[in-house]
Amino acid sequence: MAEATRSDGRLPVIILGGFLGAGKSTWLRHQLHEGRFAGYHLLVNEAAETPVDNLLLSGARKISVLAGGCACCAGLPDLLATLRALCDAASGKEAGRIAGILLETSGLADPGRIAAAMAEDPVLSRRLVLDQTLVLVDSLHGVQQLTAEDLARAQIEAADELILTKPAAADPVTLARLALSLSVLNPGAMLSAAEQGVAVPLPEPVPGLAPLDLPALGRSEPILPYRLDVGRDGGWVALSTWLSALLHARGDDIVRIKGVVRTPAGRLLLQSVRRVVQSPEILPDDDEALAGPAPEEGVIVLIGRGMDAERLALSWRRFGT
Ligand SMILES: Nc1nc2c(ncn2[C@@H]2O[C@H](COP(=O)(O)OP(=O)(O)OP(=O)(O)O)[C@@H](O)[C@H]2O)c(=O)[nH]1
Repeated sequence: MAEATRSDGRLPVIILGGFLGAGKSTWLRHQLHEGRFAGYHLLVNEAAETPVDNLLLSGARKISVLAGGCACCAGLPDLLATLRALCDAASGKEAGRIAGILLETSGLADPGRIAAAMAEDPVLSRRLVLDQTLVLVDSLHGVQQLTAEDLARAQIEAADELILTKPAAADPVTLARLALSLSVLNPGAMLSAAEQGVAVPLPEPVPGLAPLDLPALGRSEPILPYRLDVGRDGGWVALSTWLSALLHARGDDIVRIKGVVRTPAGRLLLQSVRRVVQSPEILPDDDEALAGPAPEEGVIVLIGRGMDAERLALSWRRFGT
């Protein structure tokens, strides 16, 4: 049986946000492994139509995937409808079995807009209470994101708690400056750090260090997901070489790549954040062992600015065949 909801009967909601590739699924996977959020219904939102993040969350008991639209804008109607359905379930057939709802947003979402939409919805505002907004900040890319992306700043401003991810590989002074800048941008938020989801100490403050001098930002081209069909019949070496070349040439525009491909070693979950290509994760061959919908093999999603899906496909076909 899940813990009881609030004394006023409202179901607590936790929003887990952060920029593309900040480490939301990785952090959440560790918390689930540690038994946190037991009884919570997980909602995993991805802007792309080909969901991947759920593959990391096999520790979840109940999970719904909202793919094909960011939950703060194009996917908002879908999110609100799902939240209403969960409220109905929590007071009906699932009564006493849902302790709360945890929404892992897409990396393109502003959690503040989601919170506002929930508060403005006449049904949800009576049945849900926003318990916490956790926002993860990538120690390796946070300075660049804060300097160039309005969205990264909005996410930080919306947080009750900020968690610096990937601190182990970050330069200590850059990390200390990032931490200082976060506390200037959102002085009310609790700040902590976690490596692969495990809490670690914050960087030591550096005497005399100034926070980042953040420029005013104008409107920039939107960041969008692009789907690329790379086929299911191997070609792994060609694909990894092509992706490396693509990141070399267009790494400033491509913020994130993820997808599931078949290789001689099994199916791999492939990921990159900016130009950093992560070591691929081998997925079990049994779809039943994975949370949420089965992955679409041979499809990768590139998330970035100013790309052309047809030109990407043409470039891959020329290279990979
Ligand atoms: N070294 C290190 N790598 C991490 C850490 N957290 C996440 N990563 C890596 O960063 C990449 C992105 O992690 P995810 O957890 O998928 O990030 P996300 O925020 O869910 O990504 P999106 O949903 O696409 O925005 C993966 O390759 C992770 O292995 C960390 O604390 N340390």
